[in-house]
Amino acid sequence: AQTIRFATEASYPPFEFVDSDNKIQGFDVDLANALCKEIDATCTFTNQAFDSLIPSLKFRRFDAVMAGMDITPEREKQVLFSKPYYDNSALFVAQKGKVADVAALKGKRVGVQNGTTHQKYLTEKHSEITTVPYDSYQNAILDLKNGRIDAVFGDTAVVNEWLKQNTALAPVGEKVTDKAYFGTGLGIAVRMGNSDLQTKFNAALDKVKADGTYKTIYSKWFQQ
Ligand SMILES: NC(=[NH2+])NCCC[C@H](N)C(=O)O
Repeated sequence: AQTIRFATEASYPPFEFVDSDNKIQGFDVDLANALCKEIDATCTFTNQAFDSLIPSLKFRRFDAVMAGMDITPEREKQVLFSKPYYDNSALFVAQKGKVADVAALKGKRVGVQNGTTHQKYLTEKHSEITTVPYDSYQNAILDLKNGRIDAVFGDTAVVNEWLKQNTALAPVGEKVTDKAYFGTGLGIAVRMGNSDLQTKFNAALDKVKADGTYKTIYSKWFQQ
């Protein structure tokens, strides 16, 4: 059977995280494994920095990237994406009672992960906010709890996970869904020209959506 080498950045639960046995887990991993079963492939997962995922894919160190990655026009110039497998939006989170709304973030420091759509959106659309780049969202949340930054901006499902783990945090404002920045959903990236693998992923996605597998995996990782 074919081997498909996936790369991800595993500090992003519930999409991907490293569990206490040092295994990469999460919605993306479960879905990837279901797709690989359909394709009859063996799949491996490697954890590395988010902003190095697309360069490594182009460099042929991996075959696919699945990392809660938004399908954006800018990335589509560099890689091929599967059809969307998850509808996405973004949300600010701060210490409870500290930030009333997004307007109140003017002049404040907001943490984002390097290379993300959140970073691009903040720097381009909110120049009144100081964007603080992090290698991982875990470190951004630590700094938020310590008061070194005022808010963090991430994917809604991930923010919801942080809220579950940290009762001292609260969401700020409404969900952000600007398609120009956050694209059309999350996708699996493959190399430009690898339409063979893209087609396989798309067919497998149709299959797991039709037979209920997708729904089972979805309910396991996301609160309804
Ligand atoms: N595994 C991760 N750290 N993913 C971060 C993804 C952030 C955002 N959805 C993007 O596509 O840029």
